[in-house]
Amino acid sequence: MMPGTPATPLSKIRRNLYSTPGGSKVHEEKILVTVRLRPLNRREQAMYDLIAWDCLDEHTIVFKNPNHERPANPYTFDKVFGPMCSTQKVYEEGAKDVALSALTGMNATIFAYGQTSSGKTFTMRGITEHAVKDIFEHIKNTPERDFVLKFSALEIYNETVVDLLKRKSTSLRLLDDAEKGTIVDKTQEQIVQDGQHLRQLIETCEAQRQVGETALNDKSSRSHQIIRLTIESSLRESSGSVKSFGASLNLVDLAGSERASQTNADGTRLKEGSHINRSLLTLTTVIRKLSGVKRCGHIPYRDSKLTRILQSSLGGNARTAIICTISPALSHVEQTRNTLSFATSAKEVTNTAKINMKEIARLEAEQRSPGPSYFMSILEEKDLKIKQMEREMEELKRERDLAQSQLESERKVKKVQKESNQFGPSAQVARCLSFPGENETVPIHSSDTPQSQTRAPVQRKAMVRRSVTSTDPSMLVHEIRKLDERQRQLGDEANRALEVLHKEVASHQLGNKETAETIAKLLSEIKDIQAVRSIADESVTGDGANLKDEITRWKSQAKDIQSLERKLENVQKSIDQLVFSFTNSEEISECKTPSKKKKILPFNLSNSANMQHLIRSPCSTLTPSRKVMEYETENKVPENNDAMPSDDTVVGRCKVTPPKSDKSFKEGSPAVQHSNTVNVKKMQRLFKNAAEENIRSIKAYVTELKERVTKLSYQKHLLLCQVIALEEDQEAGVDEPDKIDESLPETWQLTFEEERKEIVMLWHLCHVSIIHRTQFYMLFKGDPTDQIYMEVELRRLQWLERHFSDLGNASPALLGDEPAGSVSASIKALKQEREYLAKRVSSRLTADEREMLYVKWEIPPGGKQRRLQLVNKLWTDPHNMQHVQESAEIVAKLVGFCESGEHVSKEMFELNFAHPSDKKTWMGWNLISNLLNL
Ligand SMILES: Nc1ncnc2c1ncn2[C@@H]1O[C@H](COP(=O)(O)OP(=O)(O)OP(=O)(O)O)[C@@H](O)[C@H]1O
Repeated sequence: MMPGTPATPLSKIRRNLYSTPGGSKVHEEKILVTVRLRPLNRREQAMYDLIAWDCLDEHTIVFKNPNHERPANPYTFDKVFGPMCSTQKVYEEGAKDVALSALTGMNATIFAYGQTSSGKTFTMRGITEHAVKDIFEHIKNTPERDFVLKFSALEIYNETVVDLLKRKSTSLRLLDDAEKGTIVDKTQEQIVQDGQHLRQLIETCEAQRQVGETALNDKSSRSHQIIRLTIESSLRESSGSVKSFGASLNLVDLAGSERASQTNADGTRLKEGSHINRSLLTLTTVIRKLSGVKRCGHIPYRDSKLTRILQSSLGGNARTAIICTISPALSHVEQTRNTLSFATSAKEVTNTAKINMKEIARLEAEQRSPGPSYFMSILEEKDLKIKQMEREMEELKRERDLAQSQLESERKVKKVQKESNQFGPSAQVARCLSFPGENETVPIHSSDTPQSQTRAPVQRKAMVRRSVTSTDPSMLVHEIRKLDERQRQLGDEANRALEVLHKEVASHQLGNKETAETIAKLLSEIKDIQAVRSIADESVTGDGANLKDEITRWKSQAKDIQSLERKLENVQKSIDQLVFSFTNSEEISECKTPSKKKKILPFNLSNSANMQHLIRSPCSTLTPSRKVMEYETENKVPENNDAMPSDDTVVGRCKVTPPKSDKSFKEGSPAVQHSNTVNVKKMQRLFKNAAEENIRSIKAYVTELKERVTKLSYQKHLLLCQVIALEEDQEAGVDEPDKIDESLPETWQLTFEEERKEIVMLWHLCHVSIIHRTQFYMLFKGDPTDQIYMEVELRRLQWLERHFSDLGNASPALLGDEPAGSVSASIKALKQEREYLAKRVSSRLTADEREMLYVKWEIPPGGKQRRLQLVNKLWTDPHNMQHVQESAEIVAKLVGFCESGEHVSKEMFELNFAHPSDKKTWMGWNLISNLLNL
């Protein structure tokens, strides 16, 4: 049994037919698709071919299964014409309506599509004849209009366009016109006098057309023929204002759609076949693409002459009817199936025809003598207006409801504020989001009275919860502003540091050519940072801005922050390069002496102090205080600063050090030369050491700036989470705090488990630091007071996941080896963190513990980098909570974190980042001369 194409119920084929002439200005409708089944021809009869198709009704055709197996699926179309059906009926029901649209100013196209000998030419001749008759009939019956009818005819043969009106036509070029689309250059057009004249012209063209004999058709049309009637009409002067239409009617008789092999083609026929098929293949592709559920992607109109010329008829400004002709013979069943499949696609294509008015005076003209279409259009306009007003009313209602719910939630917030007196939600928000030290009015646990301590967990939970869900918008605006200020400060500090670096290095002419280049690069980066900052400055709105404006502005600034981060990253790279160039110059000079020198600048990544800076996933929880200590050690200014010689003296000495003016040196006395060489070397080393000191200092400083920018950006993310929550709650009018209080603790444990699973999954998807995961996992075990931490963590992770997905337009987990932007930064940071932890395996675990773990985690004995292999396996299976638990235990051991919360307290998860002023800020560049200790 052969499979059939599933039928489309007729009810699903949306048709929008309308009587001719008239209709609305823009008309969206599907292509009218009909099928005509011809009788068996003599050849087929002679071969005792069987009839393979049955017309079930006026719309349905089905394959008659000769083996009487399972019935095949029927095909449904706008109309199916059986073998006994007259061409007149085919015209009336399958072409007339579309064809006569051209009289009302709409482009129209009638196609005949089918395999050779299926009856295309036979059908199109009849259609053309009837259409011509009707057109002239209409002209005769419409005396108030002037009609101009022009005739032209083209043939596409072997992908060459020729003019059928010219006896010896050369190939015509296709040109693109902005208004008309593709036009055929220099086509001859004849003004048609009357019906008789038109028939003559058609005959002339038919005679000109490429016809040949194929195995299936003695007079097979070997080309695509397009007869084009251009109809222009205008109202006569006596009727007042002028209304002018212009439209074309294309009558297209395509060449046979069969495969070349089926026509026993060789030589010329084969060449024709390939060209014919190119046009038909493109036509099929175009139709298939246009019929897709979503009409998107590239439609290859330009791939063939046929589709270029008929572009507007295929999904464009035209009404189109396709008559698919088929043979009933069983021997042609495959071709017939192909044709029906094409027809099935074609019926899904939608065109948007419009009346091509040359002068828009229609309304005035029709107002004087209004016809039915005038009233129709007035009604349509009214309908539109009513719909618009309904929409506006809906919008107003929505706004009113929103305002009411906002008012309601404001009232509730005020009520809660009164009740909890000292712990107002605004204060809580400030505490949640701000740097310690800024909100001294907010008491911290240690200062609570015993009474308040017993009350504290519940109150605190409710308040923190409220801070996330029911916040005064003006408070959030204030917080956003504060974060902006931090961003600006960071920008300023970065600039200051870099400018001084530039001046200092330039004035002392340190380093070689690469150094100079690096400095130049740094300078341009400074400019970039300034540019970023000035953009941010420009976008700051006035104090009166509302929350929505702030959010919009902040969202637009997200790029600035990223950009600032990138700049700082570049600056760090440049500094590394600078350090490298110093090291190189040092090595070169050292090479001259046989003694082996150790490398001086320990800035490589394996340096454990610097390693700390690299663990900087947004969720990194390395405590600022620890880092500050490291920076302090690194940036320590030499204690004997005060005892150093004054600038002038040293600079003076520096200036005299290069012995250019020293005559004895020039003369090259060996003794003097030796002593000077020693001095120069010593001086060089001192310079270098001093420069290193400063570069080390600025490097650490830039690293810190980067961290601060990252945290700043993270704080903003959290703020956004709060804003989203606020908006959601306002929209829903949910009284969250009360609901939560009531629901606890019965449902909390369940919720906790669920949330924890989700958090673990999101950690995995967002490549969050495994130290952070461990600390969080170990600290929050389901205590009711953990609720807020869980929710904040969940919200921030959800935000991050969405953000990553937006960046890569895919889930971060799916980004694979080529992740984008911050996803890649997180993956990199995680990788570095695993390397860092691997190094701690030996020192933190005993040999026995290690061996046990290797066995348990299936690390092969004698394998390379077993420690790293082990760490790489940790936190990799978010679905397995046992795995999660065990991973957490190992990481906790490696970082020296135990459940009691050594180094870590729950409060740190509230994002209380240290205030910049608490941190070691860059104390300014130490003049190299100050650091010289001669
Ligand atoms: N519906 C029909 N009723 C009677 N005869 C028909 C019908 N359709 C086609 N024929 C006859 O079948 C023969 C082939 O028809 P026609 O030339 O129109 O086929 P075609 O599809 O144009 O083929 P080609 O692609 O090779 O040009 C002609 O002799 C024609 O008269």
